[in-house]
Amino acid sequence: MTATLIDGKAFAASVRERVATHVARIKEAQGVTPGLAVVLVGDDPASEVYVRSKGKQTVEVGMHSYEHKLPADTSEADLLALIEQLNSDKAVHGILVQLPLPKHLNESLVINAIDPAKDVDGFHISNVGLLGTGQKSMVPCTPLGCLMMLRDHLGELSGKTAVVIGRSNIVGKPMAQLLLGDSCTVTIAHSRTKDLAEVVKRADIVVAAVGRPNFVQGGWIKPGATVIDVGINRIPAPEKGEGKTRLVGDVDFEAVKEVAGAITPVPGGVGPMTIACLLANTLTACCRKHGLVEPEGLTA
Ligand SMILES: Nc1nc(=O)c2c([nH]1)NC[C@@H]1CN(c3ccc(C(=O)N[C@@H](CCC(=O)O)C(=O)O)cc3)C=[N+]21
Repeated sequence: MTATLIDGKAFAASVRERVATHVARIKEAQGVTPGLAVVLVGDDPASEVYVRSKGKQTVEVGMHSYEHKLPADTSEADLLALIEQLNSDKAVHGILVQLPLPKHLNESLVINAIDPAKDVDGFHISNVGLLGTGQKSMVPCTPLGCLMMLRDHLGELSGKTAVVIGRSNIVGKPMAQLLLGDSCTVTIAHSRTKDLAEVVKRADIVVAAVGRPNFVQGGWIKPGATVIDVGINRIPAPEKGEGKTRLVGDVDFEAVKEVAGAITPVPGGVGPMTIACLLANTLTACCRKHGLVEPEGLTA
């Protein structure tokens, strides 16, 4: 048996289209244009690629994009001053500070300086608490994208057994909260989990977010399960030529696709959905700010 491919790239395009339609409507009716500010500290080449891609897609859906590139040795005070300025800027509805930050900067201090209403990453402690208690919040983009794909593919998630592999604050923990919110029976597995294969084998839904290339094995998967691969690992690809690399997920795709009912590819799965959800969150933040009706199907 070969699993159905969940096409994150196509799904992300449809999310962006819905965002664009809603943006056009509120521009026309209320004269409001959502704005997203992205802050990048330092010059990590991979981060620059994502930031450029975010900026381009932001403009494509009709929103304003503001990019702030700061040198790697920016002081905490200067970064906090910029966030303060963006917090009070009426044209800015969403603020994203690209992570990881250089080591001399206190990440949680910086994130918690963002106005929670503009925290389109959903990393602010207020949003984490709101999500954990089932209240309206800004939801982290990657887990939100995974949830949208799961709802679209499976319809009802209620009563399903879900195993999230990975306990990070940006993916594993919020993913588990969202699945719980949709009435799944949720297990969070991690590097210290005993009999990981047995635990994963029980799952109707597997979300892999461990950051280890090809980690999840075919033999761990319950036949017919839905597998979401959050991993983005760049590994050497000598078959493509010397010094070349390729992207792989946290799931051994070739083996797992023979057992699973459905699976997301890497690239072209969760990654594009993450950026689409960032745009969706920016629109949602803008609608909440101005008391406008929120787009349907684009929030948790
Ligand atoms: N505050 C913050 N929020 C983030 O959301 C955030 C961040 N910091 N730091 C970096 C990571 C990384 N990230 C990705 C987004 C899209 C793709 C994506 O679209 N990937 C393509 C492949 C792109 C390629 O070929 O390199 C895919 O999976 O198909 C990947 C990675 C968001 N991040």
